[in-house]
Amino acid sequence: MREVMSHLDAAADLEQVLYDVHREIQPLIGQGQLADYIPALSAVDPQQFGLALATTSGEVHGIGDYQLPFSIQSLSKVYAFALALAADGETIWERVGHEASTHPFNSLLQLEHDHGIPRNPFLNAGALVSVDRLMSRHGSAVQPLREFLRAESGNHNIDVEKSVAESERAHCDRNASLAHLMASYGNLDNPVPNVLDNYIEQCALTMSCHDLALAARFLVRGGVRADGTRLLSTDNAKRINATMLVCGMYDQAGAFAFRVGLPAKSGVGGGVLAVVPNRGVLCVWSPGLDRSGNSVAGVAALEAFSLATGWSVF
Ligand SMILES: NC(=O)CC[C@H](N)C(=O)O
Repeated sequence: MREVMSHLDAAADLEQVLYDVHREIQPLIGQGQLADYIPALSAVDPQQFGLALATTSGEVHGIGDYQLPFSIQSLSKVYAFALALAADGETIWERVGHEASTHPFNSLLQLEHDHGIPRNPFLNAGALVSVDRLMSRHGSAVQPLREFLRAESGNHNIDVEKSVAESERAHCDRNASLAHLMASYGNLDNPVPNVLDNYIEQCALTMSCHDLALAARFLVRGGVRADGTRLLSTDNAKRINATMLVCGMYDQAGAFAFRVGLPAKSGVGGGVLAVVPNRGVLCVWSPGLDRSGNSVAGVAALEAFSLATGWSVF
């Protein structure tokens, strides 16, 4: 394994690994279920697969549909939380925790038990906190988030897919319940309908693996943005990575750490972001999901990549 690792900085070797990974997981593409609780997401072709690696220096290697935009859904939670943490600093931890949850990402049970303080920023309730904090600072959450994603990826066409937002808006009773419950505990400052609207729009942003991986490089650059300015302190960048490791794959976080061993975050559009410290960010996409809402082929690809390269935090 060490030997493989030491040779891997050569671009040609990385391309070969991506090619081998794609071939290896081919039988899994199309397996799993589409996220039909948001009808627009169930209209997507399940046979799609893309994998990109953006290195710390900004080179991008990719395979398959890695330049095709898809619905980022909960991947948005990583970037939105980073912006909220950058704005609020330590005080944000009074409103949201950093503990794992064994409950599904949209569960109400734990939230009631914890008096309206979500366990972590990657559950839907936790993401509503980030949205609320950004709205209090900027009047909008989705706008500063979109600006950030455009700047970090260099793609100024990144935008909200209105049909996906409409589709989620028509089926958002559960997220509305989460928001109202938090509001009843005083953990939202802005009106619930506005918070929900911003949340739904940020989930409906459409991006490719290429752009998502580029835009998350601040997590492997100790909090430093693409233009060299600092978004987060090194400590806070580390804390986001740690929170991803423990909470990013929901109730499968333990299984994912066992199989892959990288901080990661999934979304029900089928995307998974994974951070490889000091090396780069991987983003994989394939729409078929397992029962926890994680991409079946995506997780398998990250496992195959990590086994082939030895890249992991362990
Ligand atoms: N895990 C996810 O990607 C969930 C995001 C989705 N928009 C929801 O609120 O249910």
